[in-house]
Amino acid sequence: MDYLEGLNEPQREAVLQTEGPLMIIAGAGSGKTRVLTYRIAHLIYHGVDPFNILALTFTNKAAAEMRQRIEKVVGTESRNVWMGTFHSIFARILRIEADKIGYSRDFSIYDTDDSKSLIRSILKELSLDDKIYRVGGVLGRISGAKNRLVSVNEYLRNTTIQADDEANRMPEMGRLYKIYQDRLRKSNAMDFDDLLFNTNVLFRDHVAVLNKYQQKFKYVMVDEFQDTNISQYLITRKLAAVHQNICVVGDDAQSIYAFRGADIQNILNFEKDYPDLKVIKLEQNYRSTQNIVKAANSVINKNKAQLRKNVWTENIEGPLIDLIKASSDNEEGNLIANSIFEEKMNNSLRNSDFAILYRTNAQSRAFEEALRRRNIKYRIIGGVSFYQRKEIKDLIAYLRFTVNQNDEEAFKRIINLPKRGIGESTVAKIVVTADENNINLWEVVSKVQQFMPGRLAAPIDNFSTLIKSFKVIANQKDAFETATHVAKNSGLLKDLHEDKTVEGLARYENVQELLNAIKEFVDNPENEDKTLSSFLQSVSLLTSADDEKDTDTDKITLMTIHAAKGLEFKHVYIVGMEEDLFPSQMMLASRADLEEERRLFYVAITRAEKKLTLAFAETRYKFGRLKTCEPSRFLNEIDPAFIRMDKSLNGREAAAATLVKSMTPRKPTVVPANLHTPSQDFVPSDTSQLTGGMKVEHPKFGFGIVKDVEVQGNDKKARIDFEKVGEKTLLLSFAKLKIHTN
Ligand SMILES: Nc1ncnc2c1ncn2[C@@H]1O[C@H](COP(=O)(O)OP(=O)(O)OP(=O)(O)O)[C@@H](O)[C@H]1O
Ligand SMILES: [Mg+2]
Repeated sequence: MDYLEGLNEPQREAVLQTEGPLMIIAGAGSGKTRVLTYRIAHLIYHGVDPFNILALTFTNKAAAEMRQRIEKVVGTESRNVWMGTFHSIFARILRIEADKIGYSRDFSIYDTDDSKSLIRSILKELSLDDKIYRVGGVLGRISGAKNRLVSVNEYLRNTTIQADDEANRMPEMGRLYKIYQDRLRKSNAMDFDDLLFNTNVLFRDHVAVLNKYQQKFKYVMVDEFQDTNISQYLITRKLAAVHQNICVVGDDAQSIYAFRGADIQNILNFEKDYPDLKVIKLEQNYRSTQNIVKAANSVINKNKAQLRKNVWTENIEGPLIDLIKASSDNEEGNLIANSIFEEKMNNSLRNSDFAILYRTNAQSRAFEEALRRRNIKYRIIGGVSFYQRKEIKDLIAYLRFTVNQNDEEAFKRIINLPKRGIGESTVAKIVVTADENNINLWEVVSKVQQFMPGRLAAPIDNFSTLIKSFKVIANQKDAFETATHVAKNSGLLKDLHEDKTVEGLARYENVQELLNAIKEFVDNPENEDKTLSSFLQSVSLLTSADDEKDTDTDKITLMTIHAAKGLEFKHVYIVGMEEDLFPSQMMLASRADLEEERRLFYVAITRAEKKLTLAFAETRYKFGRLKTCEPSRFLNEIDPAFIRMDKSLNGREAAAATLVKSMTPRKPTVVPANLHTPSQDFVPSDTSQLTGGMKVEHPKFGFGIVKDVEVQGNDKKARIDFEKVGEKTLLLSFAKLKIHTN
């Protein structure tokens, strides 16, 4: 039992305490996740069938990592543990039991875009003012209701909710919720919240089903317990009710999802729900240096609402926390990129040892540009993720519709893609016809002649024939063969192939990349079910932290702090340390909000193992306007003993505030751009301010004049008239352009 040697005394106790309810509430980096991992390995090692173990993690990636570690101890049996996020585990159960709650097992999972698009359609059909009924607001209220397990009927009956809707000038909210739910059901689709809501319904109304899973899951474990919401909590409690072998681990100081309904109360309830509960504390941090641990403690101690813990470490003291002041957001990008470059060279580190953490996804741009200019590889987690790209969503919509022909959102996306001459009004008519006649969408589509004049019906008829042919393939072939067939025969690939612009090419490659991913899925021995339907389910449940579509692992990670939960990196840069950005302007309304924001800062600090650097900019572009920024109050909350002092100040006495104000911006170190490109004289410029009329140079296309620049999603595209090759449209995040001022 070698594995027990890598544990300290309380950790070992937690691993060996396999029977009965157990709660570990402990500080960051104290080995909570490690305990869960070893605990599962220990159970299997002692003969527990992996099929009887349920482990709920925060991301699929965390689950995959745990699985790998367990595999090292017990071998491939680890694959049989039911391990994954709440959403993925419950989607799996719902797929098996779908018929019990009136769904078919091929149900679609709507992402937020699908949900919003559906709400938009409904608002239009009901002629409701979308300035009052804002799509995001409506979805937020529906989501909030579901997370509190308030069904449509309960919602419609509840006078408090109605009064609240009135107060928000949205008296039709209840009706919207009802129609939204009806439409999802008719589409044989669930949104993310439904996965939890429906699991609760399933277990509530079908005792035999509940019983089956209660018997099955002899051991239940939950990581990041502080971020579970009430519906997740209730499901876990029900599942563990028979065997009572439930172990939860978490840290109240890292609770950062209250805005999404997570409830710290669950930790307190836990003690009430399980009178025999054993509580184990872990206080030794193994992740970070003393300076980082102490700095983190000094910050979190400012929170009034927290369970006091004494986190300490035997690790070395380590370097002090560095503070970088930049004059602008672009300079912030450059200074950080330079700092990473220096650290890398001086300490022979790898790219993967670094992470840049920010409060909002929009901040990534300056860092991307600076890193790209220096040829330092990076990957962005979240943001406009791979699976959110248009071409990927298009193909996925085709695949979804092939599997489930009642998926209204997939239908709307593909019915006129590539163009078949089917207008928006025709599409709306099909949806409304299905609704009014109370029949399924597919019934209208496949018998369209009955509902529409021949002229309108013909192209829809062709479409339904096409889908039927896809369905035949899907029933015979695996996910990869089906997807390849669909990509080719839908006309999507052809459309992209004909687009010879740089971004057209990138889109074509993205689709190829998706097909590669499906191939990988099919070839992976862990996936028993190789059908398209099974692949689609796995894809719809990727969380933002899972989004990693390439095999090259030696890259700097850029992500939001929320996505960084549970992870660790040797060097961490927390950027954008400015008032109104971090803490976020939206989180300044109440003490509770501010404390959540401070916990977020605590999470960020505690990701660092060896060195932490904080950065802020004095000016920043916001909504197209240059804004002056003030350093974040959080900077003043770190005990100054752990921050590197400017030489002009004398040690401890200098308050961090003075420190921040008196610092002179650092001179950027000169780092050769494009170290690996042969043409040393071509240095791409910062194109964030590119506008029409400017003269630019492209390494391949030569000189050109910018015609115009247009925002496209998170990116911008520029139309450029090149002297040699004529007009090209280039995405600025891809294009290497040098701006010529003369
Ligand atoms: N007893 C130990 N001996 C050596 N290393 C350990 C020990 N316990 C934990 N570690 C290491 O410390 C680091 C932090 O552990 P882990 O990620 O499990 O902490 P955590 O409590 O889950 O942190 P977080 O709160 O951030 O999720 C990991 O690299 C882990 O391998
Ligand atoms: Mg952890």
